[in-house]
Amino acid sequence: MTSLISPMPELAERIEREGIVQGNEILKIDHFLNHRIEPGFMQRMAREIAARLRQFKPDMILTAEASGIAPGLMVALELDIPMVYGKKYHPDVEIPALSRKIPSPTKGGEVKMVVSQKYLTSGLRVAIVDDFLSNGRTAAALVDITKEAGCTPVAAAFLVAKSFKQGHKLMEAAGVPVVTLAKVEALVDGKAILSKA
Ligand SMILES: O=P(O)(O)OC[C@H]1O[C@H](OP(=O)(O)OP(=O)(O)O)[C@H](O)[C@@H]1O
Repeated sequence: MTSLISPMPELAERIEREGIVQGNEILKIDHFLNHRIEPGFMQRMAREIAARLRQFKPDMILTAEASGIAPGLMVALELDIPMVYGKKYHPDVEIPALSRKIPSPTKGGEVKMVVSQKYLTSGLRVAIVDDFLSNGRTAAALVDITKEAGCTPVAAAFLVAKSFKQGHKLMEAAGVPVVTLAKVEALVDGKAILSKA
């Protein structure tokens, strides 16, 4: 049986073959993950995520704009459940809703991520989906928002997870199982080193 973190061969091979590694921190695969998107490939990844999430019986997918929307929507379609995304505002905007301030890894600075209370009705089982797990601040904010709304974060799924960053630990501390299709253990000498198991 496929584990929650078994690599998806097609994704792992493309990361190894096509990923552009900058220093020890940055892996660029935006030509198929989150800038240019290949619908068929995104659908295959979403099917794999959905197959792993089904056992958690989620009622809703929660993601974050912008790059989480494509995978989040396609996973929600596979599971035939709604998707809600956290909207990002300038940190000073005052909004009467569930919100957390988070850093934006790709854009720099901070944003306020907001989810309307009316879409997170108490008691829902929520699966978080995003393109990348890095330091985990985005996913941790989504977990916090979910709990504050009286819902249960049942799992957090990522197409790609950088296991050398803090995100895994944050999810573990929050007691939320992690699902991923590619675990990047390190970025060394221009290459992405992927976990094989
Ligand atoms: O685990 P973390 O350290 O939080 O990093 C992961 C987040 O970083 C990116 O979002 P970002 O805000 O950079 O870009 P986006 O607005 O294009 O989604 C990505 O889409 C994840 O949401």
